[in-house]
Amino acid sequence: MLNEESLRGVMVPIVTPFDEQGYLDIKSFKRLVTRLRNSGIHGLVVNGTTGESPTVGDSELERMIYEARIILEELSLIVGTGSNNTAAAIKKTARAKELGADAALVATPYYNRPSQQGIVYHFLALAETGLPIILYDIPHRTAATLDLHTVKTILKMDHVIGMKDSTGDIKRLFQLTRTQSKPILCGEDDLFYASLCCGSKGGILASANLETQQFVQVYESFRNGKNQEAREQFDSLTPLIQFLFSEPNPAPLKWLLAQNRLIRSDRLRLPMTQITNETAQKAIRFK
Ligand SMILES: O=C(O)C1=N[C@H](C(=O)O)C[C@H](O)C1
Repeated sequence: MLNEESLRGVMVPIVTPFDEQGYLDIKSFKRLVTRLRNSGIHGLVVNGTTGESPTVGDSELERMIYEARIILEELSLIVGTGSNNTAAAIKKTARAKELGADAALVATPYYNRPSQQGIVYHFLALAETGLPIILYDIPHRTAATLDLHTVKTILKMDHVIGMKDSTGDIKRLFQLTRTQSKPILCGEDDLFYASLCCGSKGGILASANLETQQFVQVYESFRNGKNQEAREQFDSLTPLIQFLFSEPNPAPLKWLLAQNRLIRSDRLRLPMTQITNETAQKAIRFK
């Protein structure tokens, strides 16, 4: 299982491939997991935002955890188990643990807009699952804003091993890395290098589904004190990152993965839609 010392490096939130009819394409999933495992990543995230978690069914998720666990062997497996229903989050997290997950990535409860105290209780309640928890702060998707005090309160909980910061607020990230002993991970791809400079311990980065080794190199160069090299490696990735977030993630990512024959189809489940022809035209250079 993961802990606050081992939670670091480049972790990839894998896409959930669907076939043309919209069914889970487990063959593509297994192939992609194998490719990522062989690319030097430090961990894999199944059922993240990039994995289209809102439209993945329980049995589909169980199948993906089961298959990923086998392929990854000792490599860390993190599963997205967030919900705006605390009881459902507990159930999902406990099931992920049974199937061999090393930690759960739990987004703050969305839509019902709980109080700061309610959010604290939500994370406290997850202790009973026995699985290490990573707090996932992504306010532009959840519409749940975490006060700094709330973040610090949650990070103090024994079962919470760290945090993924997708606020895009580098000042806040810097404040957290300076005051908190638990790892803060970057969840905003275009800030990955900057976050390392500010003390993050790595990132959970959708873009690293592609050019995986290059993202790992940025992390390794930085860790080895080769800052200039890390910066240059990261700079060469920024046009790709910009393209991948030019429409809602993971639509551009699925399109490029399909174009590169890494998955069989760029199909998403509604309400997510495939990229427009105009966006596809801009992406020809990445093929
Ligand atoms: O799935 C994830 O984890 C990520 N999702 C973010 C998003 O889609 O908003 C982006 C980040 O790269 C990781």
